[in-house]
Amino acid sequence: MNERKLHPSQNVLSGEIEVPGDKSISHRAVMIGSLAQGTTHVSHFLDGEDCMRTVKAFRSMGVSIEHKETSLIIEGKGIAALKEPKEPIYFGNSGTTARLMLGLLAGFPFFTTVYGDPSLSNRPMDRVVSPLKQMDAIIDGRGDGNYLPLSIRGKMLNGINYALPVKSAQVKSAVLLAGLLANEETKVTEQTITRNHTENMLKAFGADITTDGLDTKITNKKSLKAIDVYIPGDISSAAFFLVAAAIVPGSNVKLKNVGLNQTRTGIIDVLNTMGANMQVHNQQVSSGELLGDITIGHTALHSTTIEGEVIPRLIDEIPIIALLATQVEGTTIIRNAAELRVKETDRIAAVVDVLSTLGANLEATTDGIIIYGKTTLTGGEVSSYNDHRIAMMAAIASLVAEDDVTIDDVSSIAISYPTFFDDLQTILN
Ligand SMILES: O=C(O)C1=C[C@@H](OP(=O)(O)O)[C@@H](O)[C@H](O)C1
Ligand SMILES: C=C(OP(=O)(O)O)C(=O)O
Repeated sequence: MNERKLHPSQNVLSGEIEVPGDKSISHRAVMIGSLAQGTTHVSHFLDGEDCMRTVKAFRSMGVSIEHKETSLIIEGKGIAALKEPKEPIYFGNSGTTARLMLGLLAGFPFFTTVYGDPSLSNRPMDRVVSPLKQMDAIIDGRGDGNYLPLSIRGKMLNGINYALPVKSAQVKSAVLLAGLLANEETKVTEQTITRNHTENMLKAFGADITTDGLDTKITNKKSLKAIDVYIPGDISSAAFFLVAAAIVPGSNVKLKNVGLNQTRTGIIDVLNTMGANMQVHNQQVSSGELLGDITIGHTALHSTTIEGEVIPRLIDEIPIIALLATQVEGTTIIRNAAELRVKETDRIAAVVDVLSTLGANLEATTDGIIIYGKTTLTGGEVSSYNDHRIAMMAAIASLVAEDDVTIDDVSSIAISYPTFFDDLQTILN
């Protein structure tokens, strides 16, 4: 247990931060770089626990991946060079590793067993196993293949025409990655746009993939070509400081080189709707991904309703947005977000528990949260639920709380943002 007691802060937030690389893009760089021919150099890689699970998975299949701080050198020799791992592969807490790797392992010509920590072992895998089985994959495990541990007997897959029943980039990506290895075209159709980093990364490595509105088609191209990848800062990590600067009076913070892919910028839209004092500058494109700097200062904000197509564009930011909503005038309604119930923990229940313990006024609905602002946060002892995003939300809440906030265990923060407390310290003045 790594308990952390945070005292009420008298400080404003000012200065600059460059948040670590994007978690979703880091996973994809490792996966696709490992399949390509040649040397892929990855810079500004997120070496948090989740992305290191993906690195270790490919190392166990014979890929040489050198890791130094935030750089990777991946020596890809193509799919044919991958070897059957000798041991079961451990995915830890990482849903993205599990779901995307299932798509790949289903098409690799060998046998694997995969498992995860207690949280991951409770998260549904049928959403990827079911379309993969329709592609002829051989996967078995608990709950008819719905829960880790799973075993996969890889083989040549058939293409599929798949309409996604869940608004999930992980499911879309698993089917596309399986499609990369299949013997005919695969097409996925989304209900609404979800993050498109798999498509962008595959395109950058030369895959035969096209997107038209909600449809994406991929065909097996025998060889992908290694490239150099710079990973933009993770907007899901930047979100904690965007909200901190917005709610702590007197603050003004610049976040540099943050990923601004439109499939991820729902939090920017929400902050703008609430009346935030925020600007985006220095926009540029790197390895197919838009990035730029964001400056944000404190100002009085008002409530809003968050629903529909924006939800997948800010799904991981909902805990910190809920904290934001406790500090703005009016009632904020978040709906259509039932997916939160199957994340690292049930994030609807966790957010309501943590913030109400700290004195906020909010309630859970089946698919969201209603937050009645504006409330003064007191302080108290809260659980992180071993969920990195809940732990970081509670830490940011302490900046506006009147008393100490004690978080039972902050070790999960290393999943997505190992330097979170150091970075926070650099802007507390
Ligand atoms: O594809 C990805 O990298 C991710 C997709 C989202 O999950 P879902 O696809 O389950 O919505 C998100 O919550 C997760 O943190 C990362
Ligand atoms: C849900 C998350 O990740 P994953 O699904 O990869 O565990 C997250 O990072 O908030």
